[in-house]
Amino acid sequence: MEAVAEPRRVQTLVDAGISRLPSRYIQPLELRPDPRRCGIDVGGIPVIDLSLSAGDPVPAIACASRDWGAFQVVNHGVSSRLLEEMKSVGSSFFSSPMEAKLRFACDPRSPASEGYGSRMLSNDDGVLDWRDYFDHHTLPVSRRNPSRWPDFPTNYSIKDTILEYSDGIKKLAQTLLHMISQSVGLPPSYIEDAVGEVYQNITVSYYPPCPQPELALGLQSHSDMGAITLLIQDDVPGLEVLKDDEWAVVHPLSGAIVVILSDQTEVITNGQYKSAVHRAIVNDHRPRLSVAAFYDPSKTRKIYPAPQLVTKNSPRKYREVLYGDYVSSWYSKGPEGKRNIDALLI
Ligand SMILES: O=C(O)CCC(=O)C(=O)O
Ligand SMILES: [Fe+2]
Repeated sequence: MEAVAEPRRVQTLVDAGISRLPSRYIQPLELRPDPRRCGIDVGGIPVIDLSLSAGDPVPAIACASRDWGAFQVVNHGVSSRLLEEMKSVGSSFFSSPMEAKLRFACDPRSPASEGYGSRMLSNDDGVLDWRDYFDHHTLPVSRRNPSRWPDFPTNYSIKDTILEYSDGIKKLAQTLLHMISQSVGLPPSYIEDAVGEVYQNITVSYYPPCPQPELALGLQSHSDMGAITLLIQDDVPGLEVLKDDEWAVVHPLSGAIVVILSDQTEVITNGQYKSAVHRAIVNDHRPRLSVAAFYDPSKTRKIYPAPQLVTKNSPRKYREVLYGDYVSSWYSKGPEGKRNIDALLI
């Protein structure tokens, strides 16, 4: 076996048949998942029906955004066929031979580089996540280079699926941002306009079974840095959202899409809505797969609280930030909870 200190794919460790968790993956006591809570249903994030016959979803979105910063949507207009196909192409990549996957390795020295990787931070000497991923740069179209995306298996086209998914999920993200803007009394297109041209990344995360899941995290606690994240997961639980200092499981719900409010939406709404702190836990018997589509501003965009939401009773809470500076700071400090957005507090 290679030395464990080398950056490597988590799947390689599992394929080598390790029975104890290597030290680089052992979380400090206070960050480990609480074994007493395993299997206890503490209730989940709200589920909101977007079908016309269900009535106006905006009031429910307002409550969920204020209380949780996250919710699930059903009858959202993205076909179940496309959701299943997206998970299926993601899963077929991770079940391909390591040698084939490594042809698409990301650049380990640059943060958020496209391709197959394992580490969130490029120069991180902290505890590692029990996760491998494939990150696709999908929007704007000028960033798209499908030759960097896998071309196997050949029985269906991964590239066509990603392109269709990118388009469908972008439209849904915009619809949701309209509803979120309306729900705080802003014009529907306010957050979309404030974000400007959308930068979309689609990340497929794969969490192999872990020999000592009670000591590890699939993905450490963080809030997402952009405007909004839309996530789908397979039927293996693992995603958790922090609410009132308790971790709540986001129950897998067939056909649903998980909506996670991210840091720039918190800034634009002047803190009326908080970005959701979330993490992924792992288990020792089943791999888990999720697909996250991030809807982010361009690095040259300045983000600041909507002036309409700054009043005498609700003074301005955040400094203006150039999104590119926010991203650099996030990658240099690491995510750890919400310390990045807290640094913008006035
Ligand atoms: O796998 C999950 O459920 C969470 C993924 C996530 O939070 C992320 O990629 O930012
Ligand atoms: Fe996330």
